[in-house]
Amino acid sequence: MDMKSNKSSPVITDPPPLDKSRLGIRSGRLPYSQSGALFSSGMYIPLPRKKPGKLDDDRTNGWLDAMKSSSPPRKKLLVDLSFGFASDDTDTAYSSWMVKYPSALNSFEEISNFAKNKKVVLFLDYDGTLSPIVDDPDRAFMSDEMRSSVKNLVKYFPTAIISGRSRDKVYELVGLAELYYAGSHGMDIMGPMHEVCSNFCSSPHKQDKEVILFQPAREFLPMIDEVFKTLVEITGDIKGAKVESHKFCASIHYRNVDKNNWPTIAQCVHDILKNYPCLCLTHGRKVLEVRPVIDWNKGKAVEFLLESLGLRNRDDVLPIYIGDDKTDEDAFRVLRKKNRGYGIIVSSVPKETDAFYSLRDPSEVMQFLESLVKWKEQNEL
Ligand SMILES: O=P(O)(O)OC[C@H]1O[C@H](O[C@H]2O[C@H](CO)[C@@H](O)[C@H](O)[C@H]2O)[C@H](O)[C@@H](O)[C@@H]1O
Repeated sequence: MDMKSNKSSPVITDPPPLDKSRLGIRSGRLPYSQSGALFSSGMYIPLPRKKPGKLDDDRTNGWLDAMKSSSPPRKKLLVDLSFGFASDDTDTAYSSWMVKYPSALNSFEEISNFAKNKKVVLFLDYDGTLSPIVDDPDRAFMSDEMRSSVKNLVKYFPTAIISGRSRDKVYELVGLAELYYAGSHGMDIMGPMHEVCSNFCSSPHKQDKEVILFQPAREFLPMIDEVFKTLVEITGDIKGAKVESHKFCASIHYRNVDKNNWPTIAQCVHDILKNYPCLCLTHGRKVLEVRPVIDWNKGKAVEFLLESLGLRNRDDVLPIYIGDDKTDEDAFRVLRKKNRGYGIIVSSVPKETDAFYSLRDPSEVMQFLESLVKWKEQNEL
């Protein structure tokens, strides 16, 4: 494993090795090298069991800043994004922002014209995209209407759900066997359970009933599990804090934690992570996420899936990725590079993004998916 130290954390450029036989993966299916030195279990470091103290360095303060900015007040957003005015008029600011990131609904004709004679592939984030953001992560259900829209979509377009949640959890929430699922921010990829439908005709794997699986962070499982258990223990006394295990990563939610206790959360996570140089922290919507520092993210998962479907780097393929969170930006960047496809950000407030288009909320996402199906049905006649 090639580890490069940067200022804040080491970066591992090769994913750890994978036991392909145990996963039932044929090597021909794997576009990325999975070679690399074995991740040593001897790297596990004893954990601090002490209760968190005072914020003790710049890094923790940096996290705290990121936590505070994970949902800035609307007024602050307007000023920060420098639209030339600091206004309370969120509609005006949103309209200005939409000049740069037009509504994918209003631009549907433009999108469908570009998609003509191309194979459209859909990548969908889950939380905040297919389901509305709610206080309790265990109750982030998608509506039956959304589920049936996604089910219709899959009849015509190869579709993958790419989520920060564990693959099992997101599969349970979505409940559709005919999709690809990439859980743990793309670190756990699974293909449709049954024979692929006719949309996958161009794939050399047509008729293949084998489930594609890719788990580049498999060697980190015991470490993540250990850290998850410690996080549960150490945050147990912080009212509102919730720790979730996502198999290859762990989340610490602070949405329901009093703001005065946010520094304690940051300190807890810092105390633990400083002993694990192979793990790093990313930020989501009122959530801190601990994950292996392998060079893998939602963007890489998109590339992997396109390659697996035989659809990567093809002029006749149009990938569309819809997501709402910072972790989705990796995928937006992959698509923006060389104009490979369209990223669509789901946001009702202006945000810095590498997406091309925008949608306000999950209900607009549903309308967009339905428009794609309608367009396809009309073009099939
Ligand atoms: O990649 P995603 O599918 O968007 O998953 C990202 C995180 O989503 C969940 O948390 C977010 O949604 C919750 C339910 O609406 C909300 O309570 C929380 O504040 C949000 O951060 C999930 O619970 C996280 O573990 C995922 O990492």
